[in-house]
Amino acid sequence: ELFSAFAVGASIVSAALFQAFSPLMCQVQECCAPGNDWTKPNIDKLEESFSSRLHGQHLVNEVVVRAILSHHADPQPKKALVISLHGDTGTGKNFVSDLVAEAVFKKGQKSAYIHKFIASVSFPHEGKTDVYKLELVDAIRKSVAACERSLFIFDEVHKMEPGLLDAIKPFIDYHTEIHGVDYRKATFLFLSNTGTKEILQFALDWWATGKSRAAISLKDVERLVERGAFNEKGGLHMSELIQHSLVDFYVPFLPLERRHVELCARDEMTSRRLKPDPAIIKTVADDMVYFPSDNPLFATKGCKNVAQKVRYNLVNMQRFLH
Ligand SMILES: Nc1ncnc2c1ncn2[C@@H]1O[C@H](COP(=O)(O)OP(=O)(O)OP(=O)(O)O)[C@@H](O)[C@H]1O
Repeated sequence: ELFSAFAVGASIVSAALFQAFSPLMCQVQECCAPGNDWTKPNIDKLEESFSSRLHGQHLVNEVVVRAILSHHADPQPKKALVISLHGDTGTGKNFVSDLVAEAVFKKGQKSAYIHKFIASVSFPHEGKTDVYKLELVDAIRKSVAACERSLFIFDEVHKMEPGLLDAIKPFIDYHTEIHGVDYRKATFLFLSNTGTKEILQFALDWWATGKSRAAISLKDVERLVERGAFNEKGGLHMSELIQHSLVDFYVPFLPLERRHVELCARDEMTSRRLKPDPAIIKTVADDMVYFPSDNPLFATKGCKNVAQKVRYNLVNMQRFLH
């Protein structure tokens, strides 16, 4: 009895201490108290990183930056923000989720309030969907209870069992709260390759008209992507999230051209504090494969592997110089 009285007393004292010192703690350690700047978007950083580091994706730039800023600026959003990113490999979907994480959370990708689920790693076994659903619901509930501004990133959505994502529908619906937790300030990013066929065909047709890439508007492609996400096999296939219009934005990633690959190669050098070397940039761009074969416009792997190719060429050049 003495022990339990002591335990109760200790927990009251520690709660009081936490209350008293939490503003101080928040100065040195990540926390999510209102008014803190650990989970407040750095607007300049968000705008700057999207406009200078993300290449060839003007639609993404427009939609994602505005969506994040307006959701965070709203003290009482009506629902959680849900953005579905679609496109071919290496066009920047993961890169964009990294840029968001870095600009919204002071600790960037190391924030305790960011959770990334990669289908092939987090949900690898077919037939275990029911278990995964429970785990997913639990992880989201815990994170949002700790921080309303939690960010959830789902990569490889096309590899998820259809139905798995429906488990999170209540969290992104228009509910004020569920069992005392309000999910409406959270953000969900879905990354997938569905809709790629439609985006590629659209980009080729657009190119054939001779109009500039920058003139493509979201309206031109958004519906195509939404239809692809709903009809193709994968996590959003026939999903309730789409049927109930709970996805706020479908964002298409356009295929990258040679000039974008060159910019990625340039960035890789500047990020290493090196002066961009035109010869290396050309070698890397020459080394990529472009399609369609009769009119090689787009890089088959986007900017994927560009960093490795730049590194390889730098090492080779140093060897040659010594
Ligand atoms: N549009 C882009 N602008 C600048 N860099 C890019 C872009 N797309 C890709 N990159 C570079 O290529 C790397 C790989 O791209 P990323 O992982 O974002 O591709 P992805 O679209 O997520 O592909 P996957 O579908 O295979 O997962 C990024 O880390 C980034 O350095």
